[in-house]
Amino acid sequence: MERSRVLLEAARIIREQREEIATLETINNGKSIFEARVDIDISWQCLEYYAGLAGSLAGEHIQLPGGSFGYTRREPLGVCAGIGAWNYPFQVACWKAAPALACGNAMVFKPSPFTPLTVVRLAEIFTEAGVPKGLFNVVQGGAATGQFLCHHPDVAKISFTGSVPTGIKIMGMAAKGIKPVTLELGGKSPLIIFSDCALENAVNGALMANFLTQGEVCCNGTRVFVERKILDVFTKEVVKRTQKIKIGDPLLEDTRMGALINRPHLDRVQGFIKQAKEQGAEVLCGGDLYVPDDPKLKNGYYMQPCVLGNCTDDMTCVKEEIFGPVMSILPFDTEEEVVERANNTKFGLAGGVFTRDIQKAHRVVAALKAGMCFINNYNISPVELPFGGYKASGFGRENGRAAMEYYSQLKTVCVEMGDVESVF
Ligand SMILES: NC(=O)c1ccc[n+]([C@@H]2O[C@H](COP(=O)([O-])OP(=O)(O)OC[C@H]3O[C@@H](n4cnc5c(N)ncnc54)[C@H](O)[C@@H]3O)[C@@H](O)[C@H]2O)c1
Ligand SMILES: O=CCc1c[nH]cn1
Repeated sequence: MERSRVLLEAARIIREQREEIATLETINNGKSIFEARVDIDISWQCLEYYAGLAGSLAGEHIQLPGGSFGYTRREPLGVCAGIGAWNYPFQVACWKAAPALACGNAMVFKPSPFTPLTVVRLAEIFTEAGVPKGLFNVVQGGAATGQFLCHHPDVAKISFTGSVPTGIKIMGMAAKGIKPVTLELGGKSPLIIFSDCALENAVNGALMANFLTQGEVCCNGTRVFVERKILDVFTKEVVKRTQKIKIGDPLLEDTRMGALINRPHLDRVQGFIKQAKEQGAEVLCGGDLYVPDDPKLKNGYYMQPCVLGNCTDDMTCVKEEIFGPVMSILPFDTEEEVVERANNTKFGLAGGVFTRDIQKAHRVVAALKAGMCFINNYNISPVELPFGGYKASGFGRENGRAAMEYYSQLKTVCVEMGDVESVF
């Protein structure tokens, strides 16, 4: 309950400073202030949620023959290292810190060197809220700092959010120290639009699945499978809406798409579009750099959100995570076919389905090999729901009750009430 009170106080401070933290996050990452506010809201909700769970940590009593019994204790792991990606800097830190602290651990958090700012603010807030000195710590740096944390003998657990190649290295380092890991990695998730969907919702869902945070979202539904009967009408509407997305200064109220994280990443995203064209995809809209009118912003890393048509499953843009505002549209004819194609990927982070047929919706999500599935919506993040991947998208879960399992360990105590019977 003491931990709970501190987390609630931290959540209150975040709520109170929402505007300031959101502005800092926009400067940190380049996402629109509109979205940064949502990120901050999800962050304080996460702290409140784990504040609620902190007092519920409990083991169980197990009766044994002859009056003997056993019980289990759920204990903290110790010092947990959190290593974060740059797309949701404050939120990723909260998703890791809240369950870690609720379970009684300490955390050393390393943000991405591209977004060093807001997690420092989080550390200040924790201190102000009453988190004891040294319990939540921030270290800045890149790969070398991350490696140091992973190898450090006092680090008991590593929770990593980032790319698959780095995740493989993290798992290797953790293996050397026999440390548990949570890996929240990349994806290439399918979004399946059946012809019996509510079209406007499906179009909204496809935009939400692709263009939040400049498309730099791990669980994005970038492979948009559309039943052929509605391909033209759906595509036309998606293109029309995509062209209307307001790009530019992320601190302006009406901006909905800000700047990508850095020049090399922008070049990489553009490279995927160039390659898609070479492989036969058709750019239905966007894909070019965007130069805002404001001369201060003319060297910013802006691009027009892109919709690709005429895509096939073997194209690089359909197989690889682009992590930018690029949607690939793929027609399909039958449920059986689309499920097989949707699952034909090394990733398994998320998936979505739009249909009015409730049986079909549940049948399809049950068949999807993905950790986070949406029916008739996409990319909403209620903190009550566990989040994490299948296959190369990682393992372990953040959010929900499930995360408590990943920040605690179970001790079993066996209690003898009779005499010891020796076999010797
Ligand atoms: N599943 C999720 O919840 C989730 C959420 C956000 C982002 N992501 C994924 O993150 C990727 C984009 O983020 P990124 O470019 O920051 O990823 P990244 O793997 O390059 O870096 C992530 C973090 O790991 C650190 N790092 C890099 N090399 C390291 C090493 N050898 N040892 C230890 N730490 C190291 C970085 O400094 C950074 O803090 C995408 O693939 C995206 O899908 C996943
Ligand atoms: O980027 C992937 C989803 C997410 C949102 N916040 C943390 N992870």
